[in-house]
Amino acid sequence: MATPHIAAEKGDFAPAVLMPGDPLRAKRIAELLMPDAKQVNSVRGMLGFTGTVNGQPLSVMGSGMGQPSITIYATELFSQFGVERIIRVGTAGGIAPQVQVGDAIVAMGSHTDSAMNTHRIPGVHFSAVADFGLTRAAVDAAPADQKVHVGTVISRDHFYLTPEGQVENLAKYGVLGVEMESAALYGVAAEFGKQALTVLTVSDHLLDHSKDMSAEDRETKFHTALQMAVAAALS
Ligand SMILES: O=P(O)(O)O[C@H]1O[C@H](CO)[C@@H](O)[C@H]1O
Ligand SMILES: O=c1cc[nH]c(=O)[nH]1
Repeated sequence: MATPHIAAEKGDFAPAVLMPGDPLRAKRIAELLMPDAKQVNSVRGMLGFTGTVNGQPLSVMGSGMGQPSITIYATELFSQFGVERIIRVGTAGGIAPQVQVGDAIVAMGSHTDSAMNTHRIPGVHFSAVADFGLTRAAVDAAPADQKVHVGTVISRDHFYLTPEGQVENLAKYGVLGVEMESAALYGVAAEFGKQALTVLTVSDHLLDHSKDMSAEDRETKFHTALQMAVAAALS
């Protein structure tokens, strides 16, 4: 029962899916967590795998970058493949001054400059929020020696274009970081009555680029966020 973007059968996905933006990070996570992982999707290079962690089924698949891309995959997973929860495991740019490169962020809520959720309930400013149970499970699993921030992020459509003063303004409102998918993911989860969460690794800081991660580090240094995401997925 393939969809336009996922060539798999219904039972090929576990009820819980970890979803990094980068399909190569999906492969790396599958190799790290699940020696029994089997590849279940490769359409458009969007690699997906299913295996078990401590005897519990788990899937991991890339979402691609941006809100339209994750909306397509989350919609197909929730509506056609029996998926009940998606936990995004991504990178973010730091915004709040207390957030540092290497820290983790649990995105309880997501502001956005995208129009995607404005189409959901005409005339209403949709609140893009994470599932509370998943949030609690992730926060409870935070390693004691790692800095983990819990709060709001912004999902932007542009990676490079930042209106003047926007970052400072977001920081004033306590926004922890910026990424490009969580608001849309939370919208899709609400649409289908499913659960979603986003756990991020801070890869750079928008107000101080002196400690930004390299492209390789962005693909590999995500262990705190991953540990929390797995705990939420299997909770
Ligand atoms: O590291 P991922 O999960 O891809 O997340 C962040 O990185 C990409 C931009 O480089 C966007 O997808 C953004 O949300
Ligand atoms: O969207 C993103 C992700 C990581 N870092 C950024 O600066 N922006």
